[in-house]
Formats: sequence, structure tokens, C-alpha cells
Amino acid sequence: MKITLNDLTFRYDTRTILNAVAMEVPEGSLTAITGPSGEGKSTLLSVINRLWRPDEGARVTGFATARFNGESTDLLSPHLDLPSLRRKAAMVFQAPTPLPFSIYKNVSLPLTFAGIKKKDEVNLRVERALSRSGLWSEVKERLDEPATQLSGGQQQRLAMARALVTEPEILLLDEPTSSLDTTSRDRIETQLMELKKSCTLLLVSHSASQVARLADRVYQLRDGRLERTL
Ligand SMILES: Nc1ncnc2c1ncn2[C@@H]1O[C@H](COP(=O)(O)OP(=O)(O)OP(=O)(O)O)[C@@H](O)[C@H]1O
Repeated sequence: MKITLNDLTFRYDTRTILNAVAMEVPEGSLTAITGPSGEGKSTLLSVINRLWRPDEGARVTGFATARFNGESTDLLSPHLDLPSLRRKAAMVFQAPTPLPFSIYKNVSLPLTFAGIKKKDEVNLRVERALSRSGLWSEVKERLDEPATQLSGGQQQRLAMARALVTEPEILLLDEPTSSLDTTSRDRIETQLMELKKSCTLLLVSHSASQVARLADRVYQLRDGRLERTL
């Protein structure tokens, strides 16, 4: 399994969000998490790339592991290198988040943070990430233009490219198409079907039809309990 959660309990102060949940995410699959609003689906994703913060009152017990490059990693370890984890388990959020820079810099920035500076390598990776997110042919002639000039759907594919540029093994997607029209949604869904051949995808979605179209495995979160429904 690429990701395994076992007996995982997540609390914000006294409130239990995840109650002894278990989940197994097979490598190279698209696993979906559904469930009512505010139940803790985003919180569940935050366990995997460690976006939750103890200083906000969050407390976690149990087991959460991911296999990176064949090696098991304890996702709850206090010694985890978080920037490195987030390069291997990258995240795409609900709303597109273009930074006030060029299209090129929006995608290449994580490489700068990772210390990858060789121009040829950066160029290669930016092109590959934009191709994998299905945006390359639309932007290859305008890489120096501001990213904010892209349409909403293009901005979300740009966010996917930014997540993909470090070649993550896991891509966490938190309702990535909920703010988009159906054409933009379809484009992203097409890319996701292609991406799962080379990356493990964990998708939070409110849309039953989207889950039916895309998911190999489905979990539903309700009242703190996680139940496998497919
Ligand atoms: N830092 C925090 N401190 C306290 N409570 C929080 C914090 N972050 C989130 N919560 C609460 O935890 C619960 C779960 O939130 P979460 O965002 O994971 O739900 P969700 O299922 O993803 O919701 P939605 O579908 O609406 O995005 C919510 O009730 C939220 O108010």
C-alpha cells in the first residue's frame, strides 16, 4: 500500500474529527474521500502531508505511514523533514492559487526551494510538469506572462503543474474542480486519469458523479468514522 492509516484519531482540542479511522490507498490508484461538509476530509489530507499544526490545538494518535521510494515513512514522526515530505506528497487546493509572478516562475518556484537551480534541468521539469497537467500547449509561447492572466481552469492546471514539478509520488487533491465550469473540470479529470499511471492520487470530492467517473476506491467520512464504500 502507498498510504496506510490505522486506528488514527485526530482531535481539535476536545472535538474528535477522525475517530480511530483506517484507510489503505493502493499505489497508482485514484482513491476518493467523500462525505458531508465540515466532517474532516481536508483534515484527513492534512495528516498525509502534515499540514495540521499542534499549535492550533490539533492532536493525533495512531498510525499513518506512506511508502516513498519503497521505504516506509512514519507520517506522524516528530523528526520528519516537512519540506521534503511535501515535495513527495504534494497538494492541490480547492481554489486556484496563482502567485503574482510569471507562469514559468509559478511552476519553477518549488524547485528553487528544493535547491534545484540548473537552468536546463529546471526548464525540463517545468515543461514536463506543464505537460502532465495538460497546460503546456496552451502556455508554451507565453511562459513569461503573468499567471493571473490565465483563466480559472488554466490557473487550476497551473496549480497542478506546481504540485507536480517536484515529481511527487502522491498527489493530494482537495476538491480541485469544485470552483470550475464543466469544460475545465473535464480537462482536469482527463489529466487525473493519465496521472494515476505514474502517481498515487487521493481526491476529496463532493461530487458523486465525479467519484463514480474517476475513483478506483472510495471512502466515506461521516461522524468521525471512515467507511470504505467501493
Ligand atoms: N485549526 C482548527 N482548529 C479547530 N477546528 C478546526 C481547525 N481546522 C478545521 N477545524 C474544524 O474541523 C472540522 C473538519 O474540517 P475540514 O476542513 O477537515 O472538513 P471538510 O470535511 O474538509 O469540510 P468541507 O467539505 O466543507 O471542506 C470542521 O468542523 C472545522 O471547523
